[in-house]
Amino acid sequence: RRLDYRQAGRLLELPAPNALRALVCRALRSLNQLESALINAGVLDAATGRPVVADGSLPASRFECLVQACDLLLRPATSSHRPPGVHPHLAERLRGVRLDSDTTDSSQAQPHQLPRYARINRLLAQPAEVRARLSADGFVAIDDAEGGDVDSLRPGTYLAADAHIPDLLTFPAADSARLAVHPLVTGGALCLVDKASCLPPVCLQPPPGAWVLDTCAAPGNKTLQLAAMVGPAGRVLAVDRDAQRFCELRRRLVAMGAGDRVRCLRCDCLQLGDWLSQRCRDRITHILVDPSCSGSGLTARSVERQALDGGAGAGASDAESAAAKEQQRLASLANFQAMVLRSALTDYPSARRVVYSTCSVHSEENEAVVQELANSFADKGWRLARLMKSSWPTRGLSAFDCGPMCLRAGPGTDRTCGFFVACFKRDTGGSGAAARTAAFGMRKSSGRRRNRKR
Ligand SMILES: C[S@@+](CC[C@H](N)C(=O)[O-])C[C@H]1O[C@@H](n2cnc3c(N)ncnc32)[C@H](O)[C@@H]1O
Repeated sequence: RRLDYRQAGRLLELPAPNALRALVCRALRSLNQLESALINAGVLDAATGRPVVADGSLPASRFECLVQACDLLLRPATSSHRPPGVHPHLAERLRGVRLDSDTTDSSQAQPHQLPRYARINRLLAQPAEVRARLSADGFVAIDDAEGGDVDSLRPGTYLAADAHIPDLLTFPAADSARLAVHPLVTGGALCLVDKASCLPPVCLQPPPGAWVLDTCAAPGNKTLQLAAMVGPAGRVLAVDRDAQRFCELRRRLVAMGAGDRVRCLRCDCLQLGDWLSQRCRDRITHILVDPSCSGSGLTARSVERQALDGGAGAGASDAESAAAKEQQRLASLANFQAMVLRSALTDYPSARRVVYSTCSVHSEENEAVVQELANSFADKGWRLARLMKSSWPTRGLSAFDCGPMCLRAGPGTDRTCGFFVACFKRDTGGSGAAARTAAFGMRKSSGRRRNRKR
């Protein structure tokens, strides 16, 4: 994702650097749609993300394909000619392709103008208290069950309901600084979040009283949401292996009122079998897998900023080696992500819902991982749940069978950071029933051993 403007300039034969920057920024904003269109048109390989042939009959790299496709598909409707520099065979394959104008044009809304979302933390406060306090401080609630018009929010107003996330309030970006120091936020009653990052717990749907495993939990945003959902009779086991992040997780859970319903465990989630008793594993019915990822859904903003600021001036070979390294990094992340998801689908006999999420926009970390596991686990009773069927417009890439079942989120239509969610479900025969009364029993219970370095 390193942008080399000189190389791109030569490729596209664009005279003005500003025009080029604008083009690259547009490509970044519409990355999901462009990638999907190129895969569907047989230009990019769905699994590797690279051009399907390397014989000169298509642009040589993924980057060139994306930028040229952007130039071709997102140019003003009035221009009928093929833009200079676009490969004729690419133009041929994309003939007649239309990008969904809803997801491209609306993405003209700049990422830095994403609304400021805040989730009510029911562990510390009830919605009525939060609203009363906001009102006392001069904020005006706009009640609109459909979610209201985010773009017309004025400073000092907020949407009091969200169509997808319970307890989510939406403020205009202009109020970010005021909210950051507001006592409701500093006191923990309101959590500043991105809307998309609240989706995984909502898709997991643990009922009150459920036992939930949060495999990659720190710093605990989703753990807190899950703790509120399972209520006082439920339990959340929050696992993370990073020492610093684990400390932050524990600190936040205490500060935010999670109390006894969350148990923290510092270890590798792939080794949980060493730490949890079988009775405890039998009791877990809902699992969240939110593993480390490239974070590309969050960094699109800074990449775009970099592009607007002028970018780096590396040579063509630097750009190619950076692209190769990035490809390797994605492959290694995808391997780890698939291992954690595989373990969640294998090791917990009573598990009936497993949600997988990333804040990545790359199909390698998203649909490709989910598709691989969906294929391997179909004969073990696991199938994909169709998430938010009619209410969430942006779906997974249609080049993958699993795409329509999954959610993607982004700054365009959804007004969120880049995010991906999938959910596996299965009907269990109730093998966990015998363990109804088990506690989160740890095999290796000494704190010293739990905190050892792995
Ligand atoms: C994307 S972050 C999780 C964010 C978190 N779910 C939240 O909502 O705040 C991924 C986390 O996975 C942890 N992690 C990575 N590999 C792990 C492993 N093998 N076992 C447990 N945790 C791991 C990282 O330390 C990191 O904190």
